[in-house]
Amino acid sequence: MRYHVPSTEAQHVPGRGGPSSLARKVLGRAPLVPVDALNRLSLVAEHGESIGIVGRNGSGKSTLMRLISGQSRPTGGAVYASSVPVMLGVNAALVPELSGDHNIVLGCLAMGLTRAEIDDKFASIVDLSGLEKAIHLPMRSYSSGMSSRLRFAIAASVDPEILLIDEALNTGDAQFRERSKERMDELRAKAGSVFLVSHSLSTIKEMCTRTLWLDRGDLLMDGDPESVTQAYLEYTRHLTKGNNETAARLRDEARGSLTVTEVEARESRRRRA
Ligand SMILES: Nc1ncnc2c1ncn2[C@@H]1O[C@H](COP(=O)(O)OP(=O)(O)OP(=O)(O)O)[C@@H](O)[C@H]1O
Repeated sequence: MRYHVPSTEAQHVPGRGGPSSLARKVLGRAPLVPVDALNRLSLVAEHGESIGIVGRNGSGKSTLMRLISGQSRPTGGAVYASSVPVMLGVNAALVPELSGDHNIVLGCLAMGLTRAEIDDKFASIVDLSGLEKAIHLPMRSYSSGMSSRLRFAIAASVDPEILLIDEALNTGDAQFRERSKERMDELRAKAGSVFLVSHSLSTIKEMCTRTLWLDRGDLLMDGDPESVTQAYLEYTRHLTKGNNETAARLRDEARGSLTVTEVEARESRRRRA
């Protein structure tokens, strides 16, 4: 996955020319440079799996989530899903001035639920959010953890077959983590798949059945949460200590032992008459 972003550094580098580069020069805008957020990777997520994604800042975790959810289109390749993946992030639809309960209705409508379905699920959403009386207060008065809980409760109410969660659970307290874990277990039990991006390795170990480690856009490891988080932790510890050679060796070892799953699009067997 490659983004193109304006770079002030590149302003001094001679460009490749062309009309768009000339136009940018005339308009005084910085030239665009490519950023490779995610390199070629291929994987299959099975029903019932809860897949954690770990990696340093800028390693491509959110980009992978945006690709799976359809918010971004891959530069090359494709994402195949058995149903529409739902990203936990009804954020855009929520209004800070409205109370939590009104935002539940708004968020659920934005996700395509009918009024009858919302009425049906309303109590369980309030319950999962754990907001109790605060549900009647405007969302702008919530702490970031309270807002995250409400967002999680709304998003998790649609029973999506494929649920994507980006860091949302980290702000919750211990009680909420317990509740959200229960809900994620329920989703998995309903044969759903969950993708969870988190910097909290304990959250990943608690909630996931499988873990991916991304680094600088490369998939380095894909395996059980215990061994993947352990390897990632060791790698970051060496980096922090400035043992760059050891860190690089660990990175190479991890990448070298990765079993790559090749996914190929099936050719249509239909023939034209
Ligand atoms: N919308 C965007 N436009 C341009 N570049 C982007 C965009 N989003 C991400 N990038 C770049 O892609 C790379 C991967 O970013 P991404 O947000 O996927 O990382 P991440 O692993 O989720 O990081 P973090 O842990 O900090 O959230 C980074 O180099 C980032 O600068």
